[in-house]
Amino acid sequence: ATLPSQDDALRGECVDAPLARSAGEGGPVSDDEGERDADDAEFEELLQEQLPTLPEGGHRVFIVHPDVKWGAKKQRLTTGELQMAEAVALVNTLPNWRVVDKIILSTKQPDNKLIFGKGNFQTLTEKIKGLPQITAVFMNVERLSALSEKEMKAAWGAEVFDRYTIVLHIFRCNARTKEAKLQIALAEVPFLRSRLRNEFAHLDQQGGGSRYIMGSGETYMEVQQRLLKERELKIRGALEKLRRKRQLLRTQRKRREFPVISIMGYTNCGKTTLIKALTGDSGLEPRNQLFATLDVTAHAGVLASRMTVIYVDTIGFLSQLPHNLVESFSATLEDVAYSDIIVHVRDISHPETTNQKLNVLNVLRNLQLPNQLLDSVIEVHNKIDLVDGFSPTDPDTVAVSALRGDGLEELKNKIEEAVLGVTGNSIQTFTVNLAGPQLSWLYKEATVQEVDVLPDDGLANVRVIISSSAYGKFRKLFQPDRCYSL
Ligand SMILES: Nc1nc2c(ncn2[C@@H]2O[C@H](COP(=O)(O)OP(=O)(O)OP(=O)(O)O)[C@@H](O)[C@H]2O)c(=O)[nH]1
Ligand SMILES: [Mg+2]
Repeated sequence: ATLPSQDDALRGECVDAPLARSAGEGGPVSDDEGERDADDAEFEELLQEQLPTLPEGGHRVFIVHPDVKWGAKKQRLTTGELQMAEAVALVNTLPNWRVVDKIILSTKQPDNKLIFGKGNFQTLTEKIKGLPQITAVFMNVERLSALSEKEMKAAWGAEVFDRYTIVLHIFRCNARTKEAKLQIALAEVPFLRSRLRNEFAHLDQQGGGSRYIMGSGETYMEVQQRLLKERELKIRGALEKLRRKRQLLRTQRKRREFPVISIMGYTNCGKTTLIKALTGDSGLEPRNQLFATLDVTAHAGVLASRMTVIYVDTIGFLSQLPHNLVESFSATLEDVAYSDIIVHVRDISHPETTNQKLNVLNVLRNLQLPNQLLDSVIEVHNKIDLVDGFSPTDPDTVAVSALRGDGLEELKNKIEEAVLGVTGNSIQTFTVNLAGPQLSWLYKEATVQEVDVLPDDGLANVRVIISSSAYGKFRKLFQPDRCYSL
């Protein structure tokens, strides 16, 4: 019998996930065109390894949010209720998962094996036991140790998930391209490793785990650990290959000289919707889900002066995103360093909008982007249609509704101004004699946007995007009698 591939498993679990689309005409300028090459066999082999699967019918979940009131782990600037709301949203993102009940419980010892003191843990156990329909408990902490998970599972008779495993499941459901799938496979390695440790502890109680496998000189545990290490190296190797391919695409894009604008922001703030509105790319699928977008995709759009720009859609951020996931996904954000401008989209209707902004700025700082790029950030306040009587407060930001289309022209103008600023280009209109060499010179040295032939005299108004040095040369060479800038 053949093992189900991860793809089969994904199709089974993620009932509402649309099938991966092909990048056809009008589609995204994708970094992963889905073309088959010699590496495909290798990728498929890696992704076919059997991974822990989710039950097809989903889970009925009880959410526990440990509220830390004192000490270093106390959450500032937010409340238990808001963090609980995010935990609920995370669970609801998973197809067929349902929140049955939830509780915010305070703890003074979040580092305890059982997260809570004896009394509160007892209360929690009684509560869970009183709800027999529950199949899983989501403990809203970044990462539970293998031992904690094991003891909680035994106490409650249900599966136990932490933020890491929940986010990992969501990522698995939403991954479309090879690169995203490989990144998830990589993020799963620590998970498999801790599962192995658990298994080993269990085997060892029966005296099995440390026995040598006949003739191999390796114990069962050593063999498993070696296989996992080999798997990790293979995944890293495959990702490196894809990265090199991406670098190639990047240089090709550079040669075409389209300015690149990275659209970034907290998950579900409306990045994909905004790009769809700015480009009219109908292939884009915004969804009311956390982490709907896992792949970096590029989409061409046109600004007011007919300048073509490339918008890059990126993975959304989440506060306290588990470390391993950050590490495996930061590669997808590498390209941001090569963009000309960053647009930071904020869901201004969200109760946590201020915290979300701080979180995004924090991640941006940690990505070690060039200072010039960090200074270029354009802040967009999205979803203004959801805020009653919205009135813009900050003149440096642009207020839009990506869904209704409000404010998009203003945003495009701001992007254009910023692009011209950082690239040192300007838009100029020259009146040239069509019989002379100017027009072909401009075609060679600048980007011609429009040629407007005047009715008489064989003249034309030519609008170009031109670098300051080319502009200087043009004036010197041809000394146009009339030229004006926009
Ligand atoms: N009312 C309203 N809803 C919006 C607006 N912009 C986006 N949305 C909704 O917000 C949800 C998330 O939108 P997406 O564009 O998928 O958000 P995203 O930032 O790409 O999310 P991730 O890819 O998951 O990080 C969708 O249900 C959109 O319809 C807006 O201006 N107004
Ligand atoms: Mg998106």
